[in-house]
Amino acid sequence: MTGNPPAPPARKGDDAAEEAAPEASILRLIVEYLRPHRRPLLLAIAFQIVQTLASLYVPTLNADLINNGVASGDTSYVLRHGGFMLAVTVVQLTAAALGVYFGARAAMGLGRDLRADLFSQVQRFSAAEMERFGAPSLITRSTNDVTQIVTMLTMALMLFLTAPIIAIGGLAMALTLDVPMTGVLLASIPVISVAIYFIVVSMVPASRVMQRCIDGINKVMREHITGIRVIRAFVRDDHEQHRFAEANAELTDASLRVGRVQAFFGATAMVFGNLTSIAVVWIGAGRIADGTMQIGDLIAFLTYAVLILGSVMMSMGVFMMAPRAKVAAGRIREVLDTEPTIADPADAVRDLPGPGNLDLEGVTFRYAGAEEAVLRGVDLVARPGQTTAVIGSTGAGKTTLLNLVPRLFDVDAGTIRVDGVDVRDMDRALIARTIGLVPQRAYLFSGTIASNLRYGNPDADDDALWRALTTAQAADFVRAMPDGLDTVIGQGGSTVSGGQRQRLAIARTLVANPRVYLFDDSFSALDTATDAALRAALAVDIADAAQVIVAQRVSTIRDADRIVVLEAGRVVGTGTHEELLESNPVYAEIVNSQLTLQEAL
Ligand SMILES: Nc1ncnc2c1ncn2[C@@H]1O[C@H](COP(=O)(O)OP(=O)(O)OP(=O)(O)O)[C@@H](O)[C@H]1O
Repeated sequence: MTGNPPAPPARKGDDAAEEAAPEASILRLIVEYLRPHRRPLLLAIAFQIVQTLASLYVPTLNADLINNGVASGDTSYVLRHGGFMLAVTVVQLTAAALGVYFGARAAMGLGRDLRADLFSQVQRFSAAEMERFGAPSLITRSTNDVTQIVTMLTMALMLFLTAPIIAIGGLAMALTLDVPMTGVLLASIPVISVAIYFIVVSMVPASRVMQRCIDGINKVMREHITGIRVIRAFVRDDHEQHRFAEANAELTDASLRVGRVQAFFGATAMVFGNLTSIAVVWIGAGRIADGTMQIGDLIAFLTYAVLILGSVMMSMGVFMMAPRAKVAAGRIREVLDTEPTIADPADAVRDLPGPGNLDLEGVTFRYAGAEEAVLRGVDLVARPGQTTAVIGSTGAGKTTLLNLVPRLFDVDAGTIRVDGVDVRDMDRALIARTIGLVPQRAYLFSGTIASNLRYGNPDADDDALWRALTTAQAADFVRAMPDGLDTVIGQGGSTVSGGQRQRLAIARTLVANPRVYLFDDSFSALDTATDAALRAALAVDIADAAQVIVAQRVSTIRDADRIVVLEAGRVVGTGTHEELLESNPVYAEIVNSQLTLQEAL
């Protein structure tokens, strides 16, 4: 039950991930996702058939009107026949509008379901999958790629029945009017089809490049927006502008390449279409002159020619979109088919009877794609009512160690147990209830302070929020805010200071009331006095919980019940401040670098 699924392939940059995107059958994806939208789909098809049959009928009616009414000056025939023709046209237009409406409903429904499934799937992803795809690509796949498929489907629904009916029905009608002239029409269709084929063949690789370029633009844009302050501070606007211009130019080039192919072969098809019309008029004019054809029939024939060639060209539009949609389908399938490396076990433990004893034994972990393990055989215990501190130089593996506890990643070897139960056997909801991780970089969501504080416990009342804020030393500044708990904060907590954000993140975890608290350098942005006050308040407020504190400052952890010294992924000492100071040179060096001798003793 605790076996690890195979590690996902390493992320070698977006390009490599993109090249690896599998080809997916767009048809299978569409069939699967259109199933729940059968009703609008069938209505769309029915209305399209009605409108197509009506559009095939109108030219014949028109020919009769000209031959029997206009040519002979029979006004009453013109009025009677014209009225009927008008009624058929109204039916045609109404059916066309309804066909487009229901087709769009089915396609939009498919788009909505695809986006929803992508969203749910990404929510199941562990940190490893998030790193593999990258946020910009996941955003493009959920928006742009879905739009590609919806747009193509909307067009295809309009054409996939109408085009063949018009082509076959139109040719049959044309044959009844004039056989040799229909031959001219038939001859031009293969030429146009060859042009379409070249467009489609050249579009597949170009589409892949285009989607990757859009990912690239999103990536630069996202970094630019999130890192705007750093960019300003280092006056790197020009550099960023240059990066964006490069990504933008790459997309423009790719789009132009696609555009050139489309323009060349599209124009070729158009030329042949027009040459066909000219040939028809040429031959038809001769026939009218020698009296073997009526003028109404020529006009009807021309209308059929335009209808047939128009439907072939419109189909070309769908064919041109198909390669991009195919690439998009592949990218979407890749996300949907990715099994999260961390999933709930089948018979997960849903409740823990114990008080929150945390035991890490022989924990070893290597990041996917990395050569060396960042943690090797780490042991750590945290007990209710006690504080366990982890200290070590930067890059020692402290954050990684804490992230393993709530299963942001899974250990490669060793075990992590809470009250004797392996975290890999626990239900995710139980993990969330039991373990409260306050990350190094606290993230707040757009909304109010209250909505953020209630994130892990939606039922908490205002008193609970204020209690948590008081413990987290955040009550004063929240009270001073214009709307108190209802003060709106920007996405990512952009409208509060770093220290305020850290304290709000601590308060959010306190509101969730877990049994084990993991503070990952969560006091680093606080001044020493606030840091001390916060820890004193925590000692009273969460006296029964187990606390693990990662800190850089010795003053933050010197009173801990147990201090674990981590060095290059290994535990090099465990004990109290006094014990370690005496016996552990690594710890003594860290202490000496921060405290005066007197403070240390
Ligand atoms: N997502 C990742 N993929 C690959 N390597 C990573 C990843 N995150 C961290 N590392 C590497 O793992 C090692 C340990 O990183 P970690 O963040 O756990 O250290 P830390 O002790 O918390 O450092 P600090 O005190 O600076 O926060 C580092 O060498 C880092 O480069």
